Amino acid sequence: MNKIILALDVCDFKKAEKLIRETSSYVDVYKVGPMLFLRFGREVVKMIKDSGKEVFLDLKFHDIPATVKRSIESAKELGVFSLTVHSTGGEEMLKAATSVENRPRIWAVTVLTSQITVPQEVIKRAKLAKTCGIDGVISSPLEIGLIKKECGKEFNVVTPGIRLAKTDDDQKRVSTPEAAVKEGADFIVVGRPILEAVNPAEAAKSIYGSIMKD
Ligand SMILES: O=C(O)c1cc(=O)[nH]c(=O)n1[C@@H]1O[C@H](COP(=O)(O)O)[C@@H](O)[C@H]1O
Repeated sequence: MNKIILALDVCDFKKAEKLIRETSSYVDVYKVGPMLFLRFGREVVKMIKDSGKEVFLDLKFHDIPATVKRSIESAKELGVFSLTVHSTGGEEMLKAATSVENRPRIWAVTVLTSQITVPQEVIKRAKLAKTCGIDGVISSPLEIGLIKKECGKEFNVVTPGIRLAKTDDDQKRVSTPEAAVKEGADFIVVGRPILEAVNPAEAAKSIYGSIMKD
């Protein structure tokens, strides 16, 4: 499976459809977050799956264990490939999440890439997630190597905060696609570098080319 996850951070169904058409040669997994899901829910998940692609449902669950467990059961019914929880929900919540049988892949957010932190905090949360049976973490490109070293190769590291050049926006811990993949990222989550490009298809193609070099 291709390592690029395109974040469909748009509020328009037709725009999402167009982005998938334009980037489908370079992207296998599309991320649906609250802005799209709250408007189009099942309809958008079905559209992506009907295009032969996988859905990463990024609703970042963070609640009491029973509620998170039932939310994941609902996500499973949708047939999504992966979903997110917050690692700060704690051990009991993470274990409730992973207790769902035949569930989608669960990735735990360590520390948001818009926040500044120390690597030790990220590792602490990644290790807790792993102990609870979580499949991997969402982490900045700066901690990939350390997480792989501490949690093992099989533990997924999914990396947003991908930038092609220095930008002045909300992302604080960033890196290029090449560097993130070289460090060992299983997936890179890319939004604005593709969504806001003059030609999204060209941007996706260029990122794809840059990470397929090695
Ligand atoms: O869970 C995420 O996907 C996520 C976690 C995180 O720490 N940082 C982060 O940026 N993301 C998501 O990754 C995407 C990054 O988008 P861009 O900054 O536009 O490339 C957005 O959809 C964010 O919601």
